[in-house]
Amino acid sequence: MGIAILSGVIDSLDAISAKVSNGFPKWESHTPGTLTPVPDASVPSRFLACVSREETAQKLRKIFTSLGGLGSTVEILASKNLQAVQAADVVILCCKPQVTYTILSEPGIKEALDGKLLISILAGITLRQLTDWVLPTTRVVRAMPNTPCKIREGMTVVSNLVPSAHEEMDRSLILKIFSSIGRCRFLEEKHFDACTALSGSGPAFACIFMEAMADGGVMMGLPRAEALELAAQTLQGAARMVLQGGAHPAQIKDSVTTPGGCTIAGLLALEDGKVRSTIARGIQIATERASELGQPGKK
Ligand SMILES: NC(=O)C1=CN([C@@H]2O[C@H](COP(=O)(O)OP(=O)(O)OC[C@H]3O[C@@H](n4cnc5c(N)ncnc54)[C@H](OP(=O)(O)O)[C@@H]3O)[C@@H](O)[C@H]2O)C=CC1
Ligand SMILES: O=C(O)[C@@H]1CCC=N1
Repeated sequence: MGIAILSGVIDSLDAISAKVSNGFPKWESHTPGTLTPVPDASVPSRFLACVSREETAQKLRKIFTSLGGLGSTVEILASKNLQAVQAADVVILCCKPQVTYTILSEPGIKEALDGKLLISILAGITLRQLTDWVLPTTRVVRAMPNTPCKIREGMTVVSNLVPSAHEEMDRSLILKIFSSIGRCRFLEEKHFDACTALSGSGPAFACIFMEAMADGGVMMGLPRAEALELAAQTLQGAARMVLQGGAHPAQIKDSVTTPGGCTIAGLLALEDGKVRSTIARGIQIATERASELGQPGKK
């Protein structure tokens, strides 16, 4: 998920940089034969990504180098969390919920986070837990993004900010990061487990539906690649009619459904299979599981 966020942010910054310089990114040479982007004070210019294993670090170096632009400037550090947190202004925590405490209790980390903004994308770990593990001067927020952030089509929910002298600056920074990689909205923390299930896990649920639609097409003789293209573009089109066109899903469904036609025949077969309650219960169960993640006594 860290890769999705960082590559989306980098893609967005590279796009801005290209626009600012009339179609060509601005580059400068520090050492002979090497070009690096000209720094712009209004946007983040240095990125440090931490992992635990050198093997993962090598994989990430390949990924970010292949992105080009700012991607080639990302520094990947293995087992050097303290060094990275000390150098950072903003820290995005993207580890598994179960290792959060281990990381935050590494010697020096608390002090290194002093006065900084800590954004946690971890499912299940509450603000109460996080604030207990850092100094009172660290500003902690929760964010729940999803994998489409990678292509800047993400949905991120951020917990409401606590009133403070930094509130407006933090809000603007958070919006800058997460709006650059999709939609971003603030909500009360009590909704986080549901958001984790609906939009965090949602790409997996949507893809099950997409795959099943394509399978149906294949069953009826369509070639696999075309069936998948039809299913994906149809879901994207319907989603855009809701998000951009302001239509209600029921309105879209009704407008497709010709009396006595094939759509109603298909809809009734889906309803016989309890499609709606099955999908809604999936979100319910995922929400319940999200609330257990990172909690004492739960795996
Ligand atoms: N996947 C998703 O769609 C979403 C995930 N999330 C949340 O994001 C978090 C990460 O999930 P996901 O990306 O799937 O998990 P991954 O296992 O893919 O990534 C976890 C990363 O944490 C690193 N890590 C583990 N231990 C340490 C450590 N001690 N110090 C530094 N880095 C460490 C790992 O590095 P290494 O491999 O070297 O150990 C790895 O790069 C979870 O908390 C999840 O709840 C939130 C929204 C959506
Ligand atoms: O499955 C998980 O636990 C994470 C959280 C949301 C999406 N993936």
